[in-house]
Amino acid sequence: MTAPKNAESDTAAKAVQVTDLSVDLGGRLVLRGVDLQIRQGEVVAVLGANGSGKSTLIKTVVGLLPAARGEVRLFGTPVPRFRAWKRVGYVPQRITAAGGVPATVYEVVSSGLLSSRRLFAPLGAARKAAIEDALRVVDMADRRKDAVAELSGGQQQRVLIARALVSDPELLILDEPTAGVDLASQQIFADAIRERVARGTTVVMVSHDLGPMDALIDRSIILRRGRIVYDGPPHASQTSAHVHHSHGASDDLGWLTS
Ligand SMILES: Nc1ncnc2c1ncn2[C@@H]1O[C@H](COP(=O)(O)OP(=O)(O)OP(=O)(O)O)[C@@H](O)[C@H]1O
Repeated sequence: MTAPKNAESDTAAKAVQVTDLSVDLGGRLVLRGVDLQIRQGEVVAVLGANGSGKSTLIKTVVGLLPAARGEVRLFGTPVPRFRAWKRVGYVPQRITAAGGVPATVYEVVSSGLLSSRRLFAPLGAARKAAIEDALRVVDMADRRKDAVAELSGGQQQRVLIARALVSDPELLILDEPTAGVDLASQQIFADAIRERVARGTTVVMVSHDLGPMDALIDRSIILRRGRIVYDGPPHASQTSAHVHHSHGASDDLGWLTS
């Protein structure tokens, strides 16, 4: 029987599989019947107005929110049973690394290599080299001893990006990685992503303003009111007004308060 084998390898070739996903937040369906398949090596932008459900989708994909209906699989494994988190790098929407905890740049980046089981294991040479590489890629090597809380927003974001890159994940999931980030940092970030994409890394990125990342995108998803309303090649709409913060928000608010 070859069919099940083929089906299985096909499933494994998908970095992300979202099937009929609905997510309920505070009694409100924020995602409704979302289907999405992302093949390994694809670079996908998730676009949509404020409140359309982009962050909710990303958080559910990385297992931070439960599905009310449907399922998410990472590399073929349902997220509740997925354990290979080393294969996934995640940059959250807002900085959580600083959060009052006095951590240095080096500490935050190195935390990207530590699974809970190995928290107290000393860093080997390979791990140290990986940290140096990630620091270099985001141009923060000379700030390694600085407290993250003392950095600018853009620099903090670079640290989080380095933290996501340090384990050299096969799948990078980025929630507005360059929001509020200066253009120089955006460029550094785009170069870092380009390097990973050339090596086959899958990227899923939420963004209001793709900036220098624009050229890397090979597919856009547009969410509206918790549903996918466009899934295809990037086109003019990704930079048009309706995916930006200001426009469309009141429309979505109307739905939320109804
Ligand atoms: N914990 C929660 N309880 C109830 N509703 C929530 C909760 N978190 C988010 N929401 C609502 O769900 C909707 C989708 O939020 P989400 O953050 O996924 O949107 P988004 O597209 O990422 O928006 P933004 O562009 O502003 O980041 C929003 O309208 C938000 O107000």
